[in-house]
Amino acid sequence: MSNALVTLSGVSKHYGTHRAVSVLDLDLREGECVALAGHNGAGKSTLIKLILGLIRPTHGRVTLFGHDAHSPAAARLRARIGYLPETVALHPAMTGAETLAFYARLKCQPLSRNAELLEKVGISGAAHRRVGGYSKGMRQRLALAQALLGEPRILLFDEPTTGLDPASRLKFYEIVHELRASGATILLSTHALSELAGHADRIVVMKAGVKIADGAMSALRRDTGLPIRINITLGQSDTYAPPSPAWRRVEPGRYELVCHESDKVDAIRSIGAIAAPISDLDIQVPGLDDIYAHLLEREDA
Ligand SMILES: Nc1ncnc2c1ncn2[C@@H]1O[C@H](COP(=O)(O)OP(=O)(O)OP(=O)(O)O)[C@@H](O)[C@H]1O
Repeated sequence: MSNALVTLSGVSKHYGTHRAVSVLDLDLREGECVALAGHNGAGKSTLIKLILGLIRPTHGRVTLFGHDAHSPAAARLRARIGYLPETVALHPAMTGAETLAFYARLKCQPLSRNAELLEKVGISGAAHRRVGGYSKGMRQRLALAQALLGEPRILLFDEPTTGLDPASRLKFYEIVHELRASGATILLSTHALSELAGHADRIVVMKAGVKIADGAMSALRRDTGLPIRINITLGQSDTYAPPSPAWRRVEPGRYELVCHESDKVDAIRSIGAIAAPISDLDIQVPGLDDIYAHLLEREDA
């Protein structure tokens, strides 16, 4: 039996003649963190709004916890979803604490855990200051706190780290880590792909409303066939011959082996058989940015 909390089956969303999302199938399974990547206008926010039930699909079906997204049952279960929108409009005259209390009342949640939430996102010191005086990063943190109200089982984050400084980004991914550990399901749309390594179980790539890739990072790396480069430095000078013909000399004493994901383990094992002393070793695997760029180029070809 599928443990999908969210399912999109053959979902399309058209605005007039424009296809914002085209015939998309997607499952979000319990406890997974899925990254949603795509250029501006690829359909990421539209997809999130479809899951939230804010807009209806032109074709296809969206289900939440097994219920049609527009059924009364899904409306009740929507309280179990936390949403951080791409652009957050917060009232400048309200303090952080008042803002969170406002959202807690809207979500029919007790106020008792608000102080803890403000602490968690790192703005408890500014809780009684007006939001109008907050920096962009502080407003984003407050918006994150409202998304976390009521311990949601599904979190939808639309470009959550935009405008955050590096320390705040780290803090955000710490929270993602905790949410994952507590079994929450996360969908996170982003342009900052390089940040996601180690955080996302799966990457979904969209282009012009169409899903063009969906898989674990290692599977996408295998699929793209992008090379892995292993560099070794032998001894202190160029006195050693290449370990085998597979290694290319890049500079005196430094050799490079290029292999594919499927040969990576064998290639690393072969390093153990090199008799000459190895003074340095460097393995460059394609990052998410490389994989993403390759997938988009492949679609264009
Ligand atoms: N309400 C709307 N009316 C008309 N067109 C819309 C509407 N909402 C979105 N679109 C169009 O649908 C397409 C997908 O938009 P969407 O906001 O989902 O993209 P996105 O991937 O989230 O982009 P970004 O990274 O810039 O936020 C865009 O071409 C956009 O102009």
